Amino acid sequence: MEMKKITIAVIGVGLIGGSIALSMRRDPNIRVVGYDVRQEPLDKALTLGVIHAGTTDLQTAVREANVIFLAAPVEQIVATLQHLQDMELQPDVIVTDVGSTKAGIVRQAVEVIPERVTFIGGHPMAGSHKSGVEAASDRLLENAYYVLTPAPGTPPEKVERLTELLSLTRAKVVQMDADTHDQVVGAVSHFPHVLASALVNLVAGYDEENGWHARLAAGGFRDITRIASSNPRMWRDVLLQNREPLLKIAKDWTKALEDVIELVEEGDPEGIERFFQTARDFRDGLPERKAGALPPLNDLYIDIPDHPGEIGRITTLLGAKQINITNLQIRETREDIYGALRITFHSQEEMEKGEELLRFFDYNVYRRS
Ligand SMILES: NC(=O)c1ccc[n+]([C@@H]2O[C@H](COP(=O)([O-])OP(=O)(O)OC[C@H]3O[C@@H](n4cnc5c(N)ncnc54)[C@H](O)[C@@H]3O)[C@@H](O)[C@H]2O)c1
Ligand SMILES: O=C(O)C(=O)C[C@]1(C(=O)O)C=C[C@@H](O)C=C1
Repeated sequence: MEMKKITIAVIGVGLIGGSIALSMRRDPNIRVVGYDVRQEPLDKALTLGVIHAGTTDLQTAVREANVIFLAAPVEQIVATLQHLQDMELQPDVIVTDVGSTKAGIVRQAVEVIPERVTFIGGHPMAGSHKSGVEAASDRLLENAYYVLTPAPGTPPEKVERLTELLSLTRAKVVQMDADTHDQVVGAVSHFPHVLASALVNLVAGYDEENGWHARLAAGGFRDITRIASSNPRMWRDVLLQNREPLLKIAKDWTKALEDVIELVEEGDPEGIERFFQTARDFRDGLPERKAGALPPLNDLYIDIPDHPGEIGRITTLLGAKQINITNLQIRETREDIYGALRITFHSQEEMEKGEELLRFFDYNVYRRS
């Protein structure tokens, strides 16, 4: 990275925006400004040390930015591109996004983004069923593929600059065209989310008739349906943005299911075993993503009013209940009257007790999971 100070704007400070922000903060020459339509994620992000400054005014967030990451749900990324066309921006700004779909976003960017602005579509292939900035981590994208979809006319030096910046996420940057991305990711990510939710809804219906379904749902059901706990609003937008590839995959899926049904109807043991064997061979051959092992965090982040005695009050409360702490740190990134206190507890159990106690005394307490 060059030594020059740069400003990054993150538009949508949730799971992915927060994780990008945390990765960018690895470089002390980078200042991260967060924008969100809601104040709450900005407050949390400041408390958690995810951003240096936060605003609910888009123009304020983007004015100084050298790179803008659009990290809202995909329909909102499309809408934001529209707003950006009327905004005051840095002359060499790069606008990129992290949306799970690409063709519609890239098309919108070509239509509305002024020529002086470079737009490069992006999608990190890592995430979680959790949402919100509390779940953000500077290691979320580590070793994951990060797809960039530059349009044919995009200046290569800008793609290079963004790629260099993204090295802070420790993801592996690759390039492909937006349509190929939507086809492939439709099959390996979007459609599996549809299937997981459809299966859960099916079983939920059975469970109304017979409550043993939920109780007996063990490893298999839980493994295949974890992603049904994902953010419904995000996935609504993904399906609306990637309709054509998904409808084609759904047709292929219907055919694949019919083939299995036929094997079962015919009572064909070899065919059924071959079906499972073929799937197992491909599944077992998937390249492993060696995600960094995340040590358990016993940290709580607390908003504290900036007046003397506040830290003493908190440590007295914890001490009175024999809750052991191993570290205290004041984070000085906040730009308003509140400070952010990070407390590291001796154990997970003590952290949970501390959390309950401080909430009881009306403190705003957050965890970074
Ligand atoms: N969750 C994943 O696993 C994953 C992985 C890769 C990419 N993505 C993509 O990342 C984007 C964000 O997903 P997430 O999981 O971080 O969601 P999230 O719900 O954790 O965060 C989204 C944030 O965007 C904010 N927001 C909503 N509308 C906005 C607007 N118009 N302008 C600015 N902010 C707005 C919300 O208030 C929220 O804080 C989506 O486009 C999603 O497709 C998600
Ligand atoms: O791990 C999960 O929970 C995810 O759903 C992550 C996942 C995926 O399907 O793999 C979800 C959406 C993305 O855009 C990229 C990654």
